[in-house]
Amino acid sequence: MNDPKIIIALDYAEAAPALALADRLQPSQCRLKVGKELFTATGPALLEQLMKRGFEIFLDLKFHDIPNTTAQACKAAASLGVWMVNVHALGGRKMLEAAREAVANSAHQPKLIAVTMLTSMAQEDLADIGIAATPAEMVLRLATLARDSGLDGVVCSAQEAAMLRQRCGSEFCLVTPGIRPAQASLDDQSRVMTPQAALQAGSSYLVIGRPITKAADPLQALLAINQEIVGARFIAP
Ligand SMILES: O=C(O)c1cc(=O)[nH]c(=O)n1[C@@H]1O[C@H](COP(=O)(O)O)[C@@H](O)[C@H]1O
Repeated sequence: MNDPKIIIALDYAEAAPALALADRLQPSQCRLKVGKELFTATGPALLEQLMKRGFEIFLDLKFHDIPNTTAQACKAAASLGVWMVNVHALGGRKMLEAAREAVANSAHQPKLIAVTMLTSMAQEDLADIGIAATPAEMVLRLATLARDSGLDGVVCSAQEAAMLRQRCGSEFCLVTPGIRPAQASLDDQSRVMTPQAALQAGSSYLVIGRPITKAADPLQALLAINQEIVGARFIAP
């Protein structure tokens, strides 16, 4: 089966623009991400409409709570039939293991991944919350915890992908937001990389929102990025 590398972040306030964009796209070109804003506004009904069109969905709700609450939320998310769900690795080992068990016991089992350190954050943001580690140290620590807790992979910046690909193995799923084509606006992202460089660094999937959704022609923007990454593969450092 074709395995599109781009996951478009449908960061919209309502269903209509999300469905209008989906209607211009093919499931062979990309997967779609529904996050907090759109899911809070529309609920599971929109997921059904997107899945009916053949798209695989990353439900990005970044659960972070006590183990039981997180596990029940993951169970509920799995029952929606989505392709991928996520939690925050900062919730700790017990929470990660509870989430993993909840997904493993579900009839439908989405990929379960953990957010390490948000791509909007830089060294000084870690200092603000009392963490003395560098972003690379922090991401490696949380990714190792996620892997040891049995998760399928992590969300990280592509700047950490090469390190994690070497330390966590070829099967570990590295989902990288903070992707910006050369010359594109960074918006609120901090740790960024271009699409091709991200795949060469070892990313499994690229999460891309505004560079596509805010483009004058989102379909053309997606096609241009897909063209740029044809044949791009991990290049071991
Ligand atoms: O979990 C995520 O998807 C995520 C994690 C992270 O560390 N950084 C990050 O930007 N994201 C999401 O990825 C998308 C990036 O969107 P753009 O910055 O518009 O490309 C947004 O929907 C974010 O919520």
